[in-house]
Amino acid sequence: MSPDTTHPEAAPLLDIHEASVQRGERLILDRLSLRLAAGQHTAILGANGSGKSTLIRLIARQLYPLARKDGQPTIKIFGRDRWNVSELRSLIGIVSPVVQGDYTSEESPLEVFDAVVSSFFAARGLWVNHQITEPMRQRSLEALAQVEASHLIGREMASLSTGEARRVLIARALVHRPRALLLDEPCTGLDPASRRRFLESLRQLAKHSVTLLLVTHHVEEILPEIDHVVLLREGRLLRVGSKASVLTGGMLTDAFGMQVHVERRGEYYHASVD
Ligand SMILES: Nc1ncnc2c1ncn2[C@@H]1O[C@H](COP(=O)(O)OP(=O)(O)OP(=O)(O)O)[C@@H](O)[C@H]1O
Repeated sequence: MSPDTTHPEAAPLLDIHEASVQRGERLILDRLSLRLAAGQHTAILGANGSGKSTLIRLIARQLYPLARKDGQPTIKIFGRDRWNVSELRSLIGIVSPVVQGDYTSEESPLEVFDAVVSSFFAARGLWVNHQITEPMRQRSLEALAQVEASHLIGREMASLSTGEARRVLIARALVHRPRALLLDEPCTGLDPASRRRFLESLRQLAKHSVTLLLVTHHVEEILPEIDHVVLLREGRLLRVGSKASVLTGGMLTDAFGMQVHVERRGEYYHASVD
């Protein structure tokens, strides 16, 4: 445990101070500083290669930043710089295409309810030593209902559509009642109607106690409930601020390196290129 004893309820969700990440010879995150308040729904937006996945891996403790010269911690989550990974997972649920690929693999079949309830054991699926209690069973059923995936119980993960499997994995993350959900490209592989339905169900989550961190390169996926946008370019922070201040043609043109036009359509924003 870190000497920092800030109470997690009061501390920012994320506090990154001058994080640099190097892979091989390349600096792929360059002294990035970012502070997100607890409860602040946020979209992290940037072009391919801008550093979004690297940032997620940093938050998920799958990558470590270069040590700072002053020896101070570079990244604090809910006020702490040291976390046991499974404890962290119960506070921030992470759903990404990589996680989805693992859970839908045909080589290792997994039934939907087992995929969700096994989250209590930080395992992929159930083993003989896992004793499911009634509260675990109830919570798993509730989480599946929350993402409208109860009807999928009994199906193999590998047989689900992309959108169905993603809902199940969100339910798996929700069983712990996490304070935040980090969703990496959550609409990948969804057709326009499925995407809209999926976004609407994310809105329900955003309205009910889970802070959303949505990582995307599509402006159209930024939910009305998200009003804070982090714009990345080439491993650096280009801009952070309200949706109205960041989602402008000028800003996105800078971020994507091509003329981008932005317009508001109802509660969503829409971007197009020439
Ligand atoms: N293991 C690695 N070795 C060298 N370079 C890497 C490595 N991983 C990522 N990079 C580089 O770091 C940069 C940022 O990559 P990252 O995957 O974080 O971007 P991204 O914004 O998530 O991109 P995308 O939208 O395409 O998923 C890219 O230029 C990428 O080529």
